[in-house]
Amino acid sequence: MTNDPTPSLPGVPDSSEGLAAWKDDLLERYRDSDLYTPVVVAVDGPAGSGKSSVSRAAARALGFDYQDTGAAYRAFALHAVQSGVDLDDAAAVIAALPAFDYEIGTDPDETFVRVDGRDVTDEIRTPRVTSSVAHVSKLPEVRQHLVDLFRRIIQGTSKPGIVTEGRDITTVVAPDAQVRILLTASEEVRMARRSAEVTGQSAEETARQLSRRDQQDSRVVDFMTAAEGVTTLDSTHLDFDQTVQAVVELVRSTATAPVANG
Ligand SMILES: Nc1ncnc2c1ncn2[C@@H]1O[C@H](COP(=O)(O)OP(=O)(O)OP(=O)(O)O)[C@@H](O)[C@H]1O
Ligand SMILES: Nc1ccn([C@@H]2O[C@H](COP(=O)(O)O)[C@@H](O)[C@H]2O)c(=O)n1
Repeated sequence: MTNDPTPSLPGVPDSSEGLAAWKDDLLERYRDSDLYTPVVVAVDGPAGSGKSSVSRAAARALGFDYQDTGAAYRAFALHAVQSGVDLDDAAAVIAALPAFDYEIGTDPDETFVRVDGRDVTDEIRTPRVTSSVAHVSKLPEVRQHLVDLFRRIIQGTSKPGIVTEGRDITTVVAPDAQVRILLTASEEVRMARRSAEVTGQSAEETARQLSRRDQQDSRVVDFMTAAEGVTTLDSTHLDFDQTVQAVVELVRSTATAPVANG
């Protein structure tokens, strides 16, 4: 990181190849300067709205990092259970926080989740973990611990920007994010999308679980109403690619820092 906030800039080349290299060099210089402020994109929404898949794809298109904050709540619930904690014992759950050794891969093409160095990327998506997360995500002490972690990960990105998705990103984790989006869809469409990807249980059971989780989550965070300055993106009648493109265009039209033409 240089101390000179205004790096001297080379002359603009006249060839397209030279221009591409010049742009990359400029981005590197900018990234090394004290002026570097990555574009922060905050995405919230209810279960099955497409936050994770759309945010990851948009981050990939933009050349940004991607952070799935739900993975941390899931991983902590798994850590607590595997540590023998009674999830109904709030004090015991909170006491499990200091030993929670969590890592997440923020490259949208290489996402992973590790607890104590062990890969739990798939395990945190099991119905057993999904049904236990609310026990930990409702505790203010757990939320504050993880909010601090999410902010460190946002500040630590080396990419031109980072897309972070969850329930309280636009309101608590990153209320000053340059781009803030509430991604939603009708409950019927969200249930249908989730049912299309969940196997081993009926569509009715999947719908019940999704509705129950939204009810539990909405007692802790209001992620169904866009706060001031948050753009609502309703994907009920948009396909996946259209939704991703809508996010990318929102970032490109709003962000003030250089954004790659990915
Ligand atoms: N606009 C869309 N059109 C069609 N399918 C979509 C759209 N957006 C997302 N999907 C699909 O819906 C399913 C749920 O998406 P995703 O897991 O990203 O939702 P989510 O909001 O992260 O859910 P949760 O909060 O429960 O993790 C995925 O199979 C995804 O590919
Ligand atoms: N910012 C967040 C993100 C998630 N949660 C809780 O975690 C659960 C799992 O989240 P997914 O996005 O993986 O479905 C979710 O149901 C919430 O209970 C949260 O509280 N805040």
